[in-house]
Amino acid sequence: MVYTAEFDPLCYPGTTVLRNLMDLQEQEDLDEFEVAMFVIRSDEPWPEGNLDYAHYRALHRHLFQDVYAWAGEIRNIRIGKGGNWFCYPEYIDKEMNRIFADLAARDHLQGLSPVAFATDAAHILAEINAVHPFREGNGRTQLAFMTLLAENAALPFNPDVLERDRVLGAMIESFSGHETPLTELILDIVSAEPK
Ligand SMILES: Nc1ncnc2c1ncn2[C@@H]1O[C@H](COP(=O)(O)OP(=O)(O)OP(=O)(O)O)[C@@H](O)[C@H]1O
Repeated sequence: MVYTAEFDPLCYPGTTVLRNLMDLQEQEDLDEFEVAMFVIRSDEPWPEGNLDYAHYRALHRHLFQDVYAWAGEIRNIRIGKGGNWFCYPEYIDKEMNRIFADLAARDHLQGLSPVAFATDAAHILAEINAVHPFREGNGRTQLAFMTLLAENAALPFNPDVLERDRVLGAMIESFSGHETPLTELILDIVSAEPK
């Protein structure tokens, strides 16, 4: 996705194409490579962890290790999308530590009904999205982490529900504090059969 960052040293000069390990300088080529490597890495065993901030970064590192030298590292530039600015980089660690402390305090959402899980998971996901810790790959890391949370809570994960416009719409709504569409989306995901 193209960001509204004005000048980004992580990009090739004069472009919005992120420098990458393959040195692909056309966005189309980079997109293709990124998707291909993401699919391959997704199929491998994911890093072990405690569903904490370190685990979250390790997940991003694993999924994007072939594409970006900074995979797993937080960004140091201000970014936004569609007029929404995400957390300023100097506060990312503090915010992520707060969110993951909250998740741990909720016992990582174990032992909840699907509705309660969906409500809490939507809130956590909305907060992580508002922080947007990485320069790229946030959406895919969010969803990967959601599968781990569902698995840990012994709930099913139905990826058929993940229709792009619906996910995007729910995430954008959540940015303004309206978490109901995201809650409903997650409820559909963790319901054994689509509603
Ligand atoms: N205007 C917006 N306000 C808030 N969140 C947004 C907005 N536009 C997109 N998002 C969210 O940002 C995330 C995408 O971030 P990013 O581009 O870093 O991830 P990605 O994995 O590279 O892309 P994608 O999720 O599109 O494959 C998604 O969760 C998306 O829903």
